[in-house]
Amino acid sequence: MDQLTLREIEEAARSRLPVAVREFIDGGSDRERTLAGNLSQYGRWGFRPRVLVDVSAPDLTVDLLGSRLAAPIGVAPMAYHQLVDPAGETATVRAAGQHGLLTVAAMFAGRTIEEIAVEATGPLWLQLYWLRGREVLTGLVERAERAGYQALVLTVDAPRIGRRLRDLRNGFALPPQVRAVNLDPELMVATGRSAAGSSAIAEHARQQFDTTLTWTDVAWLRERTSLPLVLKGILTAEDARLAVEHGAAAVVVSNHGGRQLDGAVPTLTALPEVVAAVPADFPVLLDGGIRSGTDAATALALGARTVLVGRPVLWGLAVGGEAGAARVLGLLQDELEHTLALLGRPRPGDLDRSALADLGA
Ligand SMILES: Cc1cc2nc3c(=O)[nH]c(=O)nc-3n(C[C@H](O)[C@H](O)[C@H](O)COP(=O)(O)O)c2cc1C
Ligand SMILES: CC(C)CC(=O)C(=O)O
Repeated sequence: MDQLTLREIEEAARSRLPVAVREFIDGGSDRERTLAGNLSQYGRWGFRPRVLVDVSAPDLTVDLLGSRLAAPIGVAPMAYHQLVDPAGETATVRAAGQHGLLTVAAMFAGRTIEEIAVEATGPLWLQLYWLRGREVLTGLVERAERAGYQALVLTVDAPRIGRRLRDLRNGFALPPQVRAVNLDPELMVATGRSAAGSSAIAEHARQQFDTTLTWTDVAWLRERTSLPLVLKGILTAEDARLAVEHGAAAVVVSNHGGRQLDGAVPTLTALPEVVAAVPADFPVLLDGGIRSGTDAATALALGARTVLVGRPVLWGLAVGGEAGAARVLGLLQDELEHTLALLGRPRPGDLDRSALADLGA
């Protein structure tokens, strides 16, 4: 692979994927304002480099919920990696492991939780949606504990699926070879039914997602697992405080890659208020729009402990399978290391708001 940036890998992926799959991956909801905002907000910040600092040995390692990451970068949970590569999630987790980076496997993976865990050489967390019927959730939690996952990530921004117009226009449904194998097939039937003008994914969520969830349920889940519980989809100081109060071990500042509430604030905009609302040692992660090491450095300087990357990993997987996903993650890691060296802040812990100048909107 000779691509030098994630942008080039995105271009290469474009021609390899059927239109409906590409649009499912790349799309956002409604007018895609949040999707665009996630990307553009990085441009609001300039760097304030410090000079004559010894940068001969930058060290990107970070500790997160009991695991050591080679760099503060991870793979965001994404459903159905087999849409772009037959090996699917096992290829992705191996790619992240090559670089010592975190993988958050999705509940709607096409490979079993156990198959993914066997291939993991880096830290591994499991993302969950709360389906109707608590036994589905508790069953997955027990399996995750047995398989050696190190944390659970409950996605809280999707009581229903955003209006993703591209999927509606394409009548998006899963092809027969792609299924969420960790769940009873009966619960997943709707994901394979295409119908003009509707999205099978959205219809499935309408049937199966529990929309009654509240903070009480978070506390209930927390009591039933020994694993740290991370809440993904927090965008406000109010909810960050509630997350701490209800026993979350970390939060992910996320708007689901602009796929849920359109018009929701860009994640980089929400990050400072969330960081300010939680105790200093409480980990705040961020995802959304990270497309380079400079983006990652900006988010870290605004208080993110680790950033998660979504779509670019699928682009890499589409272009070159495990090697392609590894290329994406390796590029990001190298770019981040390079950025920290030239910034005169050779460790993630050296980054704070003083590394940034606000260039205005
Ligand atoms: C194709 C696709 C599938 C996704 N599936 C899930 C999922 O199953 N669970 C979840 O919590 N988030 C899911 N997300 C959201 C990502 O975890 C993440 O929040 C988002 O992609 C980050 O933005 P980025 O793609 O700009 O990096 C998905 C995103 C994409 C693009
Ligand atoms: C199958 C979907 C619910 C996965 C998802 O979260 C997404 O597409 O954003």
